[in-house]
Amino acid sequence: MEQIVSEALINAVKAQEAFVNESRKTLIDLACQMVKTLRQGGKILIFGNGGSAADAQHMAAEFVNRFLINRRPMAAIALTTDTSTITSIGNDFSFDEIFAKQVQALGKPEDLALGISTSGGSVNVIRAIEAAKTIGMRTAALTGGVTGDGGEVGRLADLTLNVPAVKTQHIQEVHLFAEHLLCELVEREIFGEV
Ligand SMILES: O=C(CO)[C@@H](O)[C@H](O)[C@H](O)[C@H](O)COP(=O)(O)O
Ligand SMILES: [Zn+2]
Repeated sequence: MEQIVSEALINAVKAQEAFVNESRKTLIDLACQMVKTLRQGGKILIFGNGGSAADAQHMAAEFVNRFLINRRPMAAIALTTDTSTITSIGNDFSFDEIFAKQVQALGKPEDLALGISTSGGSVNVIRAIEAAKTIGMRTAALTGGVTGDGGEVGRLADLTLNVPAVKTQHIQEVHLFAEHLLCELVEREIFGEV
């Protein structure tokens, strides 16, 4: 057990360090795109599977409610929460369409789609980014894997933050770090220094 704990710590720190070194500029670019979206009256649509579905909800809650300061709500929606919509699309069409159909229903050209996939290969995330691009939305992705390009999700999105790690758990840990940082950057930029 000792060894598992030590290895987990080393791998988690390594993943975080590699991400910050590689993605500092893209992280800031994405925060700027989010700021632009919100200032133009657009909204941020966030989606992913499993732990990334939880991330989508976590992030939307920070935007809508608060992160570091009490301020007016910012427009963000997680596409992972409406079980009626998700089960009807999954049941009548395909699980691959559960996010794409919601993007088609809710997305406007001034909005930003943020897909989260540790493998970069989840078809429902790929389809949703494709749907967002068809609408003319800004698109972004949080991905993982050592190929560097974030798989098909990463290649499709306009801006990709890829975590160069192998283990899903560490990719997810760094995703949460990036998500919180994005909330902080956007909140500070729109509402001033806090
Ligand atoms: O949280 C975890 C693993 O830590 C899982 O629930 C994981 O998110 C699920 O297997 C997802 O379906 C993986 O999808 P993706 O990140 O490859 O797009
Ligand atoms: Zn997990």
